[in-house]
Amino acid sequence: MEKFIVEGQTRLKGEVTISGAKNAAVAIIPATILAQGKCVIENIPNISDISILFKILSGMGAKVRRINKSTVEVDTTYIGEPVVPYELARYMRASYYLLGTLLSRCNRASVSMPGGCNFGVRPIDQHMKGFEALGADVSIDSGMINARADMLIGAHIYFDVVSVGATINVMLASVKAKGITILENCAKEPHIVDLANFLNSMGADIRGAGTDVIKIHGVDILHGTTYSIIPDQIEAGTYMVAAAATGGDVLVKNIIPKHLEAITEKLLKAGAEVIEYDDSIRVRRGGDLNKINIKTMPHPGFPTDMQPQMTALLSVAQGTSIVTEGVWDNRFRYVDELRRMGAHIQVDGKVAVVEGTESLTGAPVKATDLRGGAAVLIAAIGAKGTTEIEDIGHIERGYEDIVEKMTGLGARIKKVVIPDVYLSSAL
Ligand SMILES: CC(=O)N[C@H]1[C@@H](OP(=O)(O)OP(=O)(O)OC[C@H]2O[C@@H](n3ccc(=O)[nH]c3=O)[C@H](O)[C@@H]2O)O[C@H](CO)[C@@H](O)[C@@H]1O
Ligand SMILES: C=C(OP(=O)(O)O)C(=O)O
Repeated sequence: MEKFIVEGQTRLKGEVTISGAKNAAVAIIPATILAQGKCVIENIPNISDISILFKILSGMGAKVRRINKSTVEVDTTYIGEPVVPYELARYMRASYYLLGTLLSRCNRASVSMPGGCNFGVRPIDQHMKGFEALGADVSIDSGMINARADMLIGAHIYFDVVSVGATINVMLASVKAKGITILENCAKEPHIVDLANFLNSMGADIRGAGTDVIKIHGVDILHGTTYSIIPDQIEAGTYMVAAAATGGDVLVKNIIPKHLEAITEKLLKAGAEVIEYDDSIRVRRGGDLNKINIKTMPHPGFPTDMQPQMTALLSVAQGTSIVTEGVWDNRFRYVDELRRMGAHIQVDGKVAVVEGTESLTGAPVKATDLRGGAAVLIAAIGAKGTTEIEDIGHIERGYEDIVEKMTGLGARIKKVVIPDVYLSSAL
């Protein structure tokens, strides 16, 4: 096992280049199963969620060939048993996208209940409702989700809640269904648009992605394609917040400023300077940080995946900020770690009251989940003294080369192996 050792009191300065979007890539890679032919996918982030997906695809018979660090060719001409076992699915939430794609390709699929960050219950009833409306029988048995259909037939589906996962999964299942599918009350995140663009580049007929209503004319065949994934909005936001939180000056490159508007607006209110260019954004802060209130919501609202990082920033702002989590029941587990570093935060259900303090101090902490891990890392870079962060596997699930990128901006972070002696004596 490894941990990060972070020497604090650094103001991040310099330039950082953003990788491809995890949450788009985890949908696009399973979608290659729908192609007749090879897909070349560019701008794939080199993170553990992606290597697990490739392991799952290879295990089913696909040929996966890395062309360079961020480009991979996937040939799904042969796919064997459409089964994704617990041993692989449990590491990530997005393994459930294989249900939609395998159901479309093989008329049946069995995928273990997914993993991913623990924010309380992560239901899949809307995915199941969508598959059933397309004509599938869906059941959950011994931890496996099983779906089967003689033929998928287009349908009119109204989602009861705005769900990124259900919008994507049902889009994947319906793209080759017979006739027209209309999805209403859809999620509108940039990665949903990216998946639709990818599928359309394979010959699909999907309109309206990025709005509440998506209309899909089923097609018989999807061909291979070459496609470049959009930049990661959350990775970009994380470096923007890190720059502002540490009183730094960072140019965040290879981004789409439109995707970052909700984050930019909050950083400006908090007292940072944000300058937008065509495909980069500069964030710097000289003066104090001000209190602000945040409520996370589906896109174009403030993203839930930026809530922990922003809370880390607000713990060193002047005054009391209110952070409300509007998507998940329990996304404040990381707060205990910030408290160890001296943050004054009270959590009541889905609301955190953050009373800013002048500075945080280093402490032994852990990454409770992906973005919670990013939050403690941001806090550690600005804090007085040394912070040791354990369970960094959560962070590496979603941030490519985070040590290299942060140290490139001046952070002092070392990744070290935790000696076995500590682990065995703790047992
Ligand atoms: C809308 C939203 O912001 N979604 C976030 C959600 O996506 P993710 O796809 O993981 O989750 P969903 O968008 O599906 O879930 C949003 C909400 O809908 C509920 N739900 C979901 C599916 C379902 O079948 N039934 C149901 O009730 C969930 O409990 C949750 O409260 O977490 C990801 C990881 O943090 C983020 O990248 C996404 O931005
Ligand atoms: C929590 C996240 O991912 P996942 O839904 O894959 O767990 C995230 O991207 O912040």
